[in-house]
Amino acid sequence: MNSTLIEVTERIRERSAKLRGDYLARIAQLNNRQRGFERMGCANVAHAVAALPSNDKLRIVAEKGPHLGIVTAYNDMLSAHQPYEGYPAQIRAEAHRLGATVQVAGGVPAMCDGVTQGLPGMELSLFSRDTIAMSTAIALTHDVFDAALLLGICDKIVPGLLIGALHFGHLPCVFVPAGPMSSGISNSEKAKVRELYAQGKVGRDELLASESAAYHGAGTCTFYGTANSNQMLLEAMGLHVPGSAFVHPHDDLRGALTREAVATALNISGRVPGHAAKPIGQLVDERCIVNAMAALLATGGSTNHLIHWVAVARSAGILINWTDFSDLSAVVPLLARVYPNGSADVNQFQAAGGPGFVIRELLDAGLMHEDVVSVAGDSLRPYAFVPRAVGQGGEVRREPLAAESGDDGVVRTAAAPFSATGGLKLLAGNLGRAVIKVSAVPEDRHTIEAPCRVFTTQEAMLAAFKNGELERDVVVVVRFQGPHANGMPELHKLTPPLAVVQGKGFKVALVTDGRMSGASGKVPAAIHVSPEALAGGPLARLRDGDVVRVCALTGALSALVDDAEWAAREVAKLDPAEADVNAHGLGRELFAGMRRNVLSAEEGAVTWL
Ligand SMILES: O=C(O)C(=O)C[C@H](O)[C@H](O)COP(=O)(O)O
Ligand code: SF4
Repeated sequence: MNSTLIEVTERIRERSAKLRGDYLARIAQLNNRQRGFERMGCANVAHAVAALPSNDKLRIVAEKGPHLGIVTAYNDMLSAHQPYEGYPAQIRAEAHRLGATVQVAGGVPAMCDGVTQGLPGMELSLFSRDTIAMSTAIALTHDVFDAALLLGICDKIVPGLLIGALHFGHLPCVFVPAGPMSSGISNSEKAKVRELYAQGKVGRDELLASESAAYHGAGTCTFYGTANSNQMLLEAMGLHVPGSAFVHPHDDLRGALTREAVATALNISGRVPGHAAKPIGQLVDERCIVNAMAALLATGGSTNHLIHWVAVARSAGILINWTDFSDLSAVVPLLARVYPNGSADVNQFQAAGGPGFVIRELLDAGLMHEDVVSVAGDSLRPYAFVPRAVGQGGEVRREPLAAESGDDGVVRTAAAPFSATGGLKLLAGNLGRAVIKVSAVPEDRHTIEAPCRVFTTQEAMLAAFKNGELERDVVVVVRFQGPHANGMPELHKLTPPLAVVQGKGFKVALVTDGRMSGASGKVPAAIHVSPEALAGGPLARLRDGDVVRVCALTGALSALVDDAEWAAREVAKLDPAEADVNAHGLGRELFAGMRRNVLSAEEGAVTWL
């Protein structure tokens, strides 16, 4: 095992000992209770089963058979979640075939970040994560289930479902994915048309045609953003049935994988003789979290996980921070190049070896813990296999992965990686702590030092670009975008104009207390700057023209201003009219409490503590 992996795991274990111990004690207490239907009053039971067909009632009340709950994030707005519409019926049929019963415990909301990107709705996106966690709790608090099936894929939905489920850590859970969209035009072609549009060289019709050729059907978008990073991490945590992440929604294998998820949920429910219960709160331990971190780094995954997985770990009584990510990044090699970290999409990643190839390489290199509990067994090794076909009996037939990559330009071995490190760097200096992902940034842009232009809104920055004010070496600062200010939106719409400035040969970087999308990447961006400007963070001391240094090599994030002058500066404030814009309209009023209570990005932007 790699010594840094061991050291980081141990320091996480030590730091979390008290919190994790209390968490596990609560799980044990909940596990010592009678089953839900036996424990509740008759009225509670009657209400719970009232609408079930009589043979289900018989199985539950008389035969005391195993009972599964579904928490579903189905809606028609996310192309990735649209396939879930028919899942409850599929799951119910398989559960009946296996002698069990199922109920949809509840639905959770799901926002498509692609629909809200650059619009006011994006200011609810981060908070939708904890709203989903609370909705998961509302579903599971019916408390009659022996295990749960969690249907969610996209950006804030998997973290929200996982945070919610971990607050029912006594319950065995299996995530059930639905798979990616087939490939449309390449992400690079899509990005090129966006840059042409940003320069006024193509019109809206051409841009719409290009976007529609990229996003053209059901399934997850094919870039390696937050949604597909979620899928990779769930495989690495052993919370999917092995290899289920990137099989298409309408592939025969998809139905077999969903049926296998039902059987797996029953097997880990503790209600099948010879199969021990696997409560999610025990399965997700320090090693499981470190395995997820390693998988994120090895694949150049979404920077959003530097926020979400801190909150996920916290939900299991485990404390992780950006230094843990940064230290692991120094030893975990980059094994995959999937857009924005390369030109391939997630379908090409799957064809080249996919999550199983990356997991096999990290296990063999001692960069993942193998002896962990997973829903598929007491090891992560089953996740180094890939589903290939459906057998005669409808079962999933898996094969071991080839030793060599199916495409050396997309996924590589640990012996010959794309780079020796994971491309994620912690930055610190007189502007605060931040993170930068350089796996998608050209080598000659890893250090940027230039005069800054300071904005408080995306719109102001886009207007300055349109007026030609950014045609120079420039560090673009967009502040007052933190969780307290306006819900820490993704500023992904700034990528095309900044890429145009970079493409003209200028040295450009973005510095913000906001977030970027997992699909962002080619422009160096110091993001999640903490403490945020609205909380009096140092970004609020910056003025137009200050020289700012962003260096992914040394980890520096600094304003090159005389110390005495810097200390004496007034902290800029949002004027009330500006602050008011983010507080009202399109439901933002309902999230004022979350804006007030939210913790910093490095603390996972947790809103429930
Ligand atoms: O994966 C993530 O982190 C995302 O949030 C992706 C966002 O949904 C983008 O908005 C969708 O990509 P674009 O079509 O480039 O806007
Ligand atoms: S990957 Fe992002 S843009 Fe695509 S459906 Fe999911 S949330 Fe929407």
